[in-house]
Amino acid sequence: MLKPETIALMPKVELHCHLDGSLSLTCIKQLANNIGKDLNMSDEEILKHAQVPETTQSLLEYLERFDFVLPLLQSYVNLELAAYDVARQAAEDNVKYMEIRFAPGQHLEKNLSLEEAVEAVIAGAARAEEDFDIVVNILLCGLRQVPVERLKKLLPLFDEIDDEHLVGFDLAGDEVNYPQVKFKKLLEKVTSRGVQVTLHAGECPGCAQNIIDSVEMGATRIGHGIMTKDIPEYQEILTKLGIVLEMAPSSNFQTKAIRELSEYPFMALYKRGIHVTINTDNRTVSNTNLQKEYEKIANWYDFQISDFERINHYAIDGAFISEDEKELLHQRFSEEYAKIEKG
Ligand SMILES: O=c1[nH]cnc2c1ncn2[C@H]1C[C@H](O)[C@@H](CO)O1
Ligand SMILES: [Zn+2]
Repeated sequence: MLKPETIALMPKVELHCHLDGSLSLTCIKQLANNIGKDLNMSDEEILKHAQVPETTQSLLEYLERFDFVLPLLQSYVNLELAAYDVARQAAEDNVKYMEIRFAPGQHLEKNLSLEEAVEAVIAGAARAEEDFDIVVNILLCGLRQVPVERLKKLLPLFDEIDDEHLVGFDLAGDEVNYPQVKFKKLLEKVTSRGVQVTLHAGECPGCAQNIIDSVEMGATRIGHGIMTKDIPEYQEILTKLGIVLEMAPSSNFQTKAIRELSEYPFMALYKRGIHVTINTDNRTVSNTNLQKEYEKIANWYDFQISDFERINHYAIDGAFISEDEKELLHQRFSEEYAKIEKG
């Protein structure tokens, strides 16, 4: 069994991490302070509000936890700080490349425009790149439960914001009631702009169809994709196309996508050659970090250093960066994993 110290040494790529679900306790308190809000709670109480309880029964209950922090994320300064905070935590996990995602439409309750919200998050990511050994890019989420007409307003941002950190689009939120097909036209508009796409899909019972619909609509990566577990035809397609699955063990159990370890398809999909990756999804809501997620996988499956190296190369291949950037990361990871193997 791999030791936690060995896992800590491994360089990592994290493709699936939500800004609003991943704020540290210190950051939450700082954000409240900045807007003159007295949370009037002990640290334990804050965490109780921000984290999912064990009794959570569904994806929709899991998503309710975001209501607590969103009122704190309504200013440029706070969004900048939040992005910096998430990247800092990832750097502590030895993440060298990450993509942080958020839904700009959720941050307009005060005076921010969509554009300013995105610029703030980019600024925080850029500041973290200065301070830590990490590259941080940003994905914009459209929330499924929001009318498509409103989601369309996100599209011009990809032209208006001329910044290399803005690299892709995602659909998040209520997958139970809003199937992927509903967004076909929207996604055509996204992909026709040359924007890269990863979509949350197959995260709840009965949602498997969304996985294949996502691939047909141009997604090269799938958020979670758990429900492919019972469908060999889908697995074959994902393998053939090299689609990356962004899996998040803690979150996948908390949303009740999975109830027993024996149902969790990570290892079976890995053995089939599907490009699985390990992510936190939401560090705070899920009460985790990438170290803990790697430890779970190491313990459950006796995953070895070479296995972790392989899935990190999968993640690099799926990252929304240039071929040159991928090559540099591949080289760096190969070298660093070789050193760890040697001990
Ligand atoms: O695991 C998830 N599935 C679907 N939607 C999610 C998940 N985690 C976070 N979200 C939603 C809630 C957040 O407010 C939003 C943007 O980060 O994305
Ligand atoms: Zn997610």
